[in-house]
Amino acid sequence: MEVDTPNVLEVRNLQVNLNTGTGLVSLLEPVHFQLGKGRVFGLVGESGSGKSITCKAILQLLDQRRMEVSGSVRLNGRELGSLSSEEMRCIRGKEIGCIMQNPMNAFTPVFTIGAQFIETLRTHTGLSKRQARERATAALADMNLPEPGKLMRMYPFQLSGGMLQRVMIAISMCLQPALVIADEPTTALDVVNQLKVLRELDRLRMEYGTSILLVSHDLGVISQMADEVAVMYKGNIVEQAEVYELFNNPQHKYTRELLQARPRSSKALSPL
Ligand SMILES: Nc1ncnc2c1ncn2[C@@H]1O[C@H](COP(=O)(O)OP(=O)(O)OP(=O)(O)O)[C@@H](O)[C@H]1O
Repeated sequence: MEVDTPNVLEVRNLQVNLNTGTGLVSLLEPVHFQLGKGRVFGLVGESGSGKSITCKAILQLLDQRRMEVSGSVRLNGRELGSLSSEEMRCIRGKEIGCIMQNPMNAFTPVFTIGAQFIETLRTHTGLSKRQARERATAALADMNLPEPGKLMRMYPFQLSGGMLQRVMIAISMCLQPALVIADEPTTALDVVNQLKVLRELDRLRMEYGTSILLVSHDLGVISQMADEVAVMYKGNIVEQAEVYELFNNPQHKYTRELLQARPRSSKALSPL
């Protein structure tokens, strides 16, 4: 018997307008997509096409005084638009993990990695300080980060971007959110660290069934990671398909241009 599994994320008619003071400018035309459990949905497109605006609208992180957001975002069937900002704060982190392009922004510079990891775990779980410390140290070790005990005592500026990204993934491993939004998680990294971060993201999906919304302008990254892809252009999704379909049989002119503009090294669909 086929079991009807609801989508983890359902985005319907999500639209964003910027209020300029003299009128409204559309930043995101109504977009629709959905994401099943353990699936990776790639958002691809050139700079300024609306990928980050889409993520921030889902997370309700846009400045409400300047941006008008409409449409529906459902997480496991629950409408996020009707939640209070306090409820949304709980959802971010616990139910939706965020991994952003510049991981330094996700950490407070004056507290150690350990203090911030423990605080995050304790905010979202009933763990004692000691239990949270043990969980955090184990998660860092699991992320193949060297000397996790020492790392817990270090400050964010003492870690590389790739290490900070893996700390963010370690936090998600502990909290096991239903959805992780990863906005250009590897853009600022060298090739070796890119691969490590992508591997760990993939493990998050495989081991915990986490669904991942993966934003990248890099088609190589998308081809390795995503099950389904939406191509964004000027605030619209112009094409959406399963990853092999999109790469082998692109329908939209812009998608074909994007594929042709790929550097040669990312043309091969290399497995992780
Ligand atoms: N805070 C903001 N205020 C005004 N306009 C903004 C703001 N953030 C983004 N925009 C505009 O919204 C549009 C979409 O931007 P967005 O950041 O979503 O692009 P993107 O596809 O994520 O690009 P990138 O890959 O460079 O991050 C752009 O025209 C951008 O200038």
